[in-house]
Amino acid sequence: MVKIIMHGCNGKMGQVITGIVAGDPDAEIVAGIDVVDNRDNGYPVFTDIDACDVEADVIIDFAAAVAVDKLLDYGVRTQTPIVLCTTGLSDEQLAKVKECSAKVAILKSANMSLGINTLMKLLKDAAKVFSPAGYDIEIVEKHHNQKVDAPSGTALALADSINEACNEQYEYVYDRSQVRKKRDKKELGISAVRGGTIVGEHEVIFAGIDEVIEFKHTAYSKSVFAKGAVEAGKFLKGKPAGMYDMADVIG
Ligand SMILES: NC(=O)c1ccc[n+]([C@@H]2O[C@H](COP(=O)([O-])OP(=O)(O)OC[C@H]3O[C@@H](n4cnc5c(N)ncnc54)[C@H](O)[C@@H]3O)[C@@H](O)[C@H]2O)c1
Ligand SMILES: O=C(O)C1=N[C@H](C(=O)O)CCC1
Repeated sequence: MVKIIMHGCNGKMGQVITGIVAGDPDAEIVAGIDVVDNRDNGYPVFTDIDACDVEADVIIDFAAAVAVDKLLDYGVRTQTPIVLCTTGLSDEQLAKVKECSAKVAILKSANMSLGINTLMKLLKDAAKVFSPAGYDIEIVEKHHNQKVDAPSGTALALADSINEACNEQYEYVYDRSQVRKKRDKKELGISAVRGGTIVGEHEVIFAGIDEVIEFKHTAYSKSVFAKGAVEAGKFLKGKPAGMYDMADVIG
């Protein structure tokens, strides 16, 4: 049995996870944290994380970047491992995540789905073939109109996978509107689309002369992220300080 504190419990992801855990005999949400306290979840909700006095094995986080600094401090102070799923963190926050992982276990992943985490591995192999052959690489992501960060954390993580396999030779380009010159070979373009209720789409395009290879992942519901986050929580219970990712969970 893993005891969970759900950070961002009254948001979209927090509510999907609340539903999934309710049907899981091996997991229990013992407390929630959210600045909005507008529903009965069947567990206590704290509007300030520092007021939470409930002990847990792990914190699952789907909240907002602005909440991450206090979350990290809480995890270190109470020695509670953190599954960190919020995206759009600043460079300073990413540095703080690394620093805190020396003191408590942190599993950070911009996308908890099996599909995206498998795609990251496949892209490394593809990039090693298509990059030396001179193919241009572009990523297009699409999400719902409530998303605040752009590009998505997943698009950046996919780009990082490719760049790592290619000796970090690519520079990410997010906007070509002010540039009047041809595309450089060392650019990796990342474009974001926002609209309606799109759960999450990511396309990675390798465009060569007279042929195009596309990898596409579509999430049809938020459950794919929620299930992965609960599995990550079970994995992280009792783990020593350090940085972990979904590859550690999936194997
Ligand atoms: N890693 C993944 O697989 C994955 C999947 C989906 C979403 N996300 C990310 O998770 C985050 C949340 O997504 P969502 O769709 O549930 O958003 P949401 O806006 O529906 O929910 C966020 C919740 O966090 C709460 N919150 C905001 N500030 C807070 C604070 N200071 N302290 C405590 N709670 C606070 C809000 O009140 C809200 O209830 C986003 O960053 C999103 O990109 C990651
Ligand atoms: O709905 C969101 O917001 C999502 N955010 C993550 C990201 O930024 O990559 C994962 C997909 C859904």
